[in-house]
Amino acid sequence: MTTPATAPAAAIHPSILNCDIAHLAEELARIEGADGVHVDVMDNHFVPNLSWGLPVVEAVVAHTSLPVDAHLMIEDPDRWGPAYAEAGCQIVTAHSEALVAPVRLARELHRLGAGAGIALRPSTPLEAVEDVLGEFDLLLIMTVEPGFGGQAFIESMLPKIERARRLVGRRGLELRIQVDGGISAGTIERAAQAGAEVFVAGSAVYGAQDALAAIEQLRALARAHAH
Ligand SMILES: O=C(CO)[C@H](O)[C@H](O)COP(=O)(O)O
Ligand SMILES: [Co+2]
Repeated sequence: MTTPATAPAAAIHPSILNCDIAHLAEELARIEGADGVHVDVMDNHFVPNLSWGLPVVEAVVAHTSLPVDAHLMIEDPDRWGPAYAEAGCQIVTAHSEALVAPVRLARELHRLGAGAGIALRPSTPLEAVEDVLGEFDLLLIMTVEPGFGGQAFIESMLPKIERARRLVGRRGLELRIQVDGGISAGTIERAAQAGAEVFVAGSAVYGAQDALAAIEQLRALARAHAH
């Protein structure tokens, strides 16, 4: 995976959750120029919604030149996570609330050549993952309740992002902070200011007439407020 030293300070990863899935290849072509593609896998158990699984993720990998970032909102990510690395995802992120053996999964993902991410629901405190962060490449701080696109950014997550940024600095961790949910031109500056570096944006990109222009605008706003 891209190392923090070479990764852009403000990376935009459009989420394809609400794209036109019947025209997946064309929808992926619209975002060539982003820094990655965020693919939301939902199982209707960990979250009350069902999206897609491995076959669709394999199709995404096959039809984009961008790094694929898989966000697993599923039960038993310990079991299913490695298959997403084998499918060619650059980074596989599992929810801390569902993980049984986070360190083991992170090491397995690394062995398979992928980066490892760990995600927090809005109600899960940073302390829940503090001890294992050294094993991970990405910390995903959810800024909406996982399950659906198009929700409003939860402002009260900003102090959590700030604390995560301070923790990363204090411990000298090689860990990027990703935010996901409600990221738009109206919210990205505050998330960047708080210390996020990788921004997932679904509606703000796919809801725009010109997806690339939306990506560029988001990136410029994030860069202007980057740490
Ligand atoms: O993980 C997610 C939902 O659980 C999605 O990545 C997220 O909601 C993106 O959509 P939007 O930018 O519209 O909020
Ligand atoms: Co997501």
